[in-house]
Amino acid sequence: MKETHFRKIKLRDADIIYLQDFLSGLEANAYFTQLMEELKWEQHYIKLFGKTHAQPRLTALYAENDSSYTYSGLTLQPHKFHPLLKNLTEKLKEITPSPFTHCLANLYRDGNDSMGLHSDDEKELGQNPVIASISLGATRKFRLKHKEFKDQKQDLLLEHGSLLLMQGTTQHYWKHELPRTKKEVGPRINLTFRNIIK
Ligand SMILES: O=C(O)CCC(=O)C(=O)O
Ligand SMILES: [Fe+2]
Repeated sequence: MKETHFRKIKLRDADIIYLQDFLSGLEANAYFTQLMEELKWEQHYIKLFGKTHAQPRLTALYAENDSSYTYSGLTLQPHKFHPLLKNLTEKLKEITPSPFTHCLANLYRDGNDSMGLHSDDEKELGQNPVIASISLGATRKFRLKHKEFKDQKQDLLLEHGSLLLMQGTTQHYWKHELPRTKKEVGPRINLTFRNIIK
């Protein structure tokens, strides 16, 4: 049997598991190359205080149905699941019984690309959502901050081929972000699988 390295992240009010080797190195390389080429990467813009800003990353939304997904004031219309994303939902079944209808793909082109502090707590995700986040490419720092207890923080390095599972009350009590970095880093793809309840 394949040996998997599960790490339970010990944080109050959270249920977070990190699997360093969800994908083997070779599998992860293949997914990275193909997804980079084949996903329909789009630049989106957000309005902040009346000013329009390009999001500091590219995104693509995929789903098994045609429900749109709204997050940080932006409604995205999904493309039909790419076969490789479908494969990954099958592989996730070995880890969690949670169904996943949608995959939000993010491409961080370099260290200037980032994602601001937020929780994945949109109404259509329901209570205590399970979010399965797969990382490919450059290792980047992922930071968690408790909403109430400001001294409660945790940095995690998300590695090529890894899976981060956030479940239980995590989104209720914690925010997370992917900060920019001045380090020279290559591109990174992150895939967050979510279950959208209609
Ligand atoms: O890139 C990451 O690891 C985080 C992505 C994320 O938080 C999201 O898509 O909601
Ligand atoms: Fe998130």
